[in-house]
Amino acid sequence: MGAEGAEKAKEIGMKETVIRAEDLDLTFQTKDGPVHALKGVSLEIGKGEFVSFIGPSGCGKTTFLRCVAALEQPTGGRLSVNGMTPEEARKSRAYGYVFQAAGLYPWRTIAGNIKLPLEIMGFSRAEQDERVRKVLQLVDLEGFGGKYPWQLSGGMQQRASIARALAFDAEILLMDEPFGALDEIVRDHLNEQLLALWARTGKTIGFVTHSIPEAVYLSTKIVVMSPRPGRISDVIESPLPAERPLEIRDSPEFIEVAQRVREGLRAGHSYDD
Ligand SMILES: Nc1ncnc2c1ncn2[C@@H]1O[C@H](COP(=O)(O)OP(=O)(O)OP(=O)(O)O)[C@@H](O)[C@H]1O
Repeated sequence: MGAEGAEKAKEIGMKETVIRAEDLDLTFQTKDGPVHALKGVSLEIGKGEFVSFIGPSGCGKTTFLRCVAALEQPTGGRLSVNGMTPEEARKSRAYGYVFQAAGLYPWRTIAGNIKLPLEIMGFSRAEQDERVRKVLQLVDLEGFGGKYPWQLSGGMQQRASIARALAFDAEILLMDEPFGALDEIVRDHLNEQLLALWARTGKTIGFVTHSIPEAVYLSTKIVVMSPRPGRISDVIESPLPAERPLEIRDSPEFIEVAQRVREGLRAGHSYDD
């Protein structure tokens, strides 16, 4: 959407589309034959939405995120990010990416890890320091910049990796199962913190998870996917309020959405293979 279109969208209360996929296909050619990772995936993600992707292993969640990040090339359909091709969006630093494992360099301090992309992008020393300070504050890790990754717990390392993705202030944050390896208590805490961070920054977030409660708790929109080939089986607009204490998980509205996700997963799953 151009500047004029964006203005008009704002006027009539519409969300500006940030990610648009139309009939997206991706087939990997492997030595065992083709693997249809994505088939006919169409989806719109508006500015400031928190969109979770949930589905069984191998349904193409990561592949979709990687297409948005221009790390994979779709074999069919159209995909735009901020009105550009994914490749152009990557060059304009439209997104930060948080991987399943924190992926911090052990020989660099936390601040050093966060600075790495900033160094590559050529930010001045002073600007790097200022950004590190700001993002460490955003993820509640003030005072830990001088520590090495091994001196931090798993949850703190994952927060540091979120800080690194936030450091160049991209409008979109792509997160691939960032809390999958953490225990439930830590995960609950990080979910709360992530929601607070999202509310504070207004970022658009694409978030891959295997957990129904996590998807329902975090999202404004839940995309349920099914495997072989990877398709969207349901898109749920969350009726939950923006303000979400953890106890909301016991509310009838929450349970109802979780139930619909579960049904979507069941409907899309073939138990024969
Ligand atoms: N580079 C690749 N070459 C060949 N096949 C691939 C490649 N990347 C992914 N696949 C296949 O594409 C399908 C989708 O994979 P993807 O990693 O996107 O699934 P996922 O839903 O993210 O799974 P998980 O929940 O286990 O992370 C799988 O069958 C996977 O084996």
